[in-house]
Amino acid sequence: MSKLSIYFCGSIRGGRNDAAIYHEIITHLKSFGKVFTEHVGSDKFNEEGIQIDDAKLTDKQIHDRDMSWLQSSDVVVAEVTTPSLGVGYELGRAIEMKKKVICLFRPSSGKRLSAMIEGAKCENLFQVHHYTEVKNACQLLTGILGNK
Ligand SMILES: O=c1[nH]c(=O)n([C@H]2C[C@H](O)[C@@H](COP(=O)(O)O)O2)cc1CO
Repeated sequence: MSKLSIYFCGSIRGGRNDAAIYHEIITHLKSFGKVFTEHVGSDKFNEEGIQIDDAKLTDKQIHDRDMSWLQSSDVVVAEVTTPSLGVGYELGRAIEMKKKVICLFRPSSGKRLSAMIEGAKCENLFQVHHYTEVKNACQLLTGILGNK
């Protein structure tokens, strides 16, 4: 199995309610290769609510770094339960770059996933999976990425 370059998307400024879930998914993803955006699962934030690893960067530097990581990635995994403009933007750009995208959504949150994500499903290239427990989401990722 070759090592993958993985771009993980999860809400930052959109709200950090699911940060522990991102962390668990990222930890699992690391068994398949490199995760560029490990900081998305970090619990290190400064007093202004800015993610510590990115606090010294301008918004332009964050955007340009992330777009270059996205371009270099083999696969994009997004936890989309907490709505985030940044994640929506990343997914749109990933589609444009013809990346394989796997979206994970928890209906038990009571939220309804945007039609622009649910409706973007396109066979293997843009997948949207509903899950309950994080361990099920991780099993699903193993099934998809394990034999890549
Ligand atoms: O500090 C940051 N660092 C960073 O890498 N991002 C990227 C990665 C996340 O998948 C996504 C989150 O977007 P948002 O902050 O709009 O929720 O944007 C976003 C921010 C803050 O917008």
